Amino acid sequence: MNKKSVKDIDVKGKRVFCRVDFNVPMKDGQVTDDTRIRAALPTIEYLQNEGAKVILASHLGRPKGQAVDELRLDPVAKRLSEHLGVDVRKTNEAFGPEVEQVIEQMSAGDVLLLENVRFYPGEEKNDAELAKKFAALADVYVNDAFGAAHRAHASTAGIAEHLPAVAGFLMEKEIEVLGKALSNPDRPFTAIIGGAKVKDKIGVIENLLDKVDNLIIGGGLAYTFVKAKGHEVGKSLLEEDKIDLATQFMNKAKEKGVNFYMPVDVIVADDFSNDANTKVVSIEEIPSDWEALDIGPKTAETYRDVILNSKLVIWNGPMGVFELDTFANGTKAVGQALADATDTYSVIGGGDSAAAVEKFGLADKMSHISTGGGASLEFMEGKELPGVVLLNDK
Ligand SMILES: Nc1ncnc2c1ncn2[C@@H]1O[C@H](COP(=O)(O)OP(=O)(O)OP(=O)(O)O)[C@@H](O)[C@H]1O
Ligand SMILES: O=C(O)[C@H](O)COP(=O)(O)O
Repeated sequence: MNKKSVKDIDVKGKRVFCRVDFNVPMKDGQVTDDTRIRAALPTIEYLQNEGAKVILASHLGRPKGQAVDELRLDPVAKRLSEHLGVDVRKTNEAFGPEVEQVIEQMSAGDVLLLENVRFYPGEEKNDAELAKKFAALADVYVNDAFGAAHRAHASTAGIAEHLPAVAGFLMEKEIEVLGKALSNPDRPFTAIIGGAKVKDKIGVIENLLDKVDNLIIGGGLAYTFVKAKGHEVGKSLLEEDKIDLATQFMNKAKEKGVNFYMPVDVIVADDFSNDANTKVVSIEEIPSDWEALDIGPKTAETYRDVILNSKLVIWNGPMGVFELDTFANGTKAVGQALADATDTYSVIGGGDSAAAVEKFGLADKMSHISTGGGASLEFMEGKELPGVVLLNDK
């Protein structure tokens, strides 16, 4: 990456405003998955060891510019304290006199977590005044919030205009891994695109078609392709207005010599539930009143072979409704193939695919699991990320 990182500047004794993505799942006031907190530890610990005063900022949820008690960051501060083995202070505001006073009392190596930055309407508007208020708290800005790097907000973008601005280690790693995959991939390079909607993946498919050797399609979005091939899809997910686009993608794959894989068999169900009646059918035989909720065993086997013969695989989006055990096998099979492909560099593009490998206990077998859902998707679309663009060049 051609952006400066924390290693390129002196942070000793400095007040460092470090934007992290602590937008973690919570239930009953408890953090239920702390992956994103753990992923930020290397940067935080580095800053502590270098003698910086570490001022952390994050959003949590979508409070729409006002304080929402359930979205306060206190449980996150608690979990972070446990990981760091030190007491992380937490303020009830993200700027202002109370915060300034706390920062004044900080010693080198202390860690402070500000309140949810989305409690202020200016955050998501990238308001210049709010960005200045954040900047006034610190001497240096570090952005380690890859998961929020696709958002041009006051704490992810605007603030970088007012302070020396560098990337944290997580940001650097994410950009490096995903960037290398897109610019200089080991081959054969395979992309596996699943999830619910074609609409959400158009940009990714378009961009990847120029780069990959194999494109594998699964999940709910596959049925628009099945329909484009001229087959009936019953009650399966279908985006009528994207059928032509699906055809274009398949034609483009052919023109470019990209091997295009879509399901040949599927699991259909008479109900969207674990207790539904199910059967395996070929894609030519989806019954009109059933819906396809997972890829079938033949498809999973083919996908496995492609994965095992790839040097690099990027995976975004589940193959079926993996949240329901009855329809989890296809997603699990893809995860297992990636785990078994020890010569293959596997990149999981965040969001639901990351949740899936976690659920199946395969997470530690993946080469890289992105902490960004939307951010990794936009990166894979080839878009510039506002949270990265404004960081200082090397
Ligand atoms: N055949 C299917 N029918 C209906 N829903 C499906 C099917 N296959 C997958 N899904 C659903 O798609 C959802 C995931 O879609 P989404 O597009 O959000 O995935 P994603 O790209 O991994 O998400 P993110 O944007 O968080 O990275 C899952 O909840 C899953 O149950
Ligand atoms: O969870 C995410 O993808 C990031 O934290 C960004 O959250 P947002 O979609 O609410 O901006």
